[in-house]
Amino acid sequence: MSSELVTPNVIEVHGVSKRFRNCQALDQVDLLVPQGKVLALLGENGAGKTTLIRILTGFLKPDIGSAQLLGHDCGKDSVEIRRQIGYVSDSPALYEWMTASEIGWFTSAFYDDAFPDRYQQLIREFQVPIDTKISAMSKGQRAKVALALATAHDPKLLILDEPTSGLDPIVRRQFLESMVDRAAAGRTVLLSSHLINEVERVADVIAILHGGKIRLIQPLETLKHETRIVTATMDDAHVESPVPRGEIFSSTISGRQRRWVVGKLAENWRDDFTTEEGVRHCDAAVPTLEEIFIAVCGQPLEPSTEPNEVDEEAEMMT
Ligand SMILES: Nc1ncnc2c1ncn2[C@@H]1O[C@H](COP(=O)(O)OP(=O)(O)OP(=O)(O)O)[C@@H](O)[C@H]1O
Repeated sequence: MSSELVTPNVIEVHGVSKRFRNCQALDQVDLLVPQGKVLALLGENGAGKTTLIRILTGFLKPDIGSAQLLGHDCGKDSVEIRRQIGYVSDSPALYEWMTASEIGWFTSAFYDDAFPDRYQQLIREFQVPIDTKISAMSKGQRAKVALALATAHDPKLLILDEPTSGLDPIVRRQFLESMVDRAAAGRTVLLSSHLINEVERVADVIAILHGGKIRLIQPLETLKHETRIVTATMDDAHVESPVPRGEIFSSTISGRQRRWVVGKLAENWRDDFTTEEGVRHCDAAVPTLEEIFIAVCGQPLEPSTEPNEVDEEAEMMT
């Protein structure tokens, strides 16, 4: 019998769907994230990232499916979950009339004894003026206070919705690198971001949401190892070409040129091209994460004919 311990997943999402009137924001989403990983959740505007995060943090109920964080049901145990995790929303609400120092003192009442020292340390590192009222702070300074509040209790899971927007490049880098340290210390991070190049430096696992569906979820290393941009030049624009074996993320034809972004590309893919008449040249190159993202998100969606209406019932839960 194996003596290996099975680490439970910190995030477990099974078949979650959420509809807002005429908009299917999430469609049968499954997501399993083990402990000690940085998961980057990528997706274009309106892909469903915030909706998923709001379900995980208990602010929204899914129509169907189940979601658990740290073994707790996201709907039923949301108070316990919020105590155990750190969460920064895309527009954090802070008490405007308090100073950075006062808001830290106020929040420390909910957490362990180590919170105040860690908070003060983070505020110093971020160079936030401790006695300035939140209302008088810049956007970046407010973002730093929100981050310090979310991380000072050293949560097992940190959920960040666009955490670095508003931060200057130096703090952004410092902050993202601290995510790697957190993961190395066994903490888990879910990072939703549009800044793909930055995410690429810190993520262990990439999940791409597109039109409410998870289109891709893979360890970044595997993704880079197995995904290639395959190009082929044909003798003639009208000649049919073979298609590389693997998971086709995108396919482009321009005159005699063919281009595919292919996941899990078969090792011997060239065999199909070299034996085919009419193929003048073929090659494969390593794509950037941004190129993979654009290829995956370039897939057509089912058309939506009506504009979105705000679902007031869902809004009231927040
Ligand atoms: N309360 C709501 N009422 C109606 N529609 C909503 C509501 N919340 C979200 N939606 C719709 O659900 C879809 C997903 O929105 P969501 O905010 O989850 O996207 P996102 O990936 O976070 O986008 P962004 O990157 O722009 O923040 C969008 O089409 C949005 O218009």
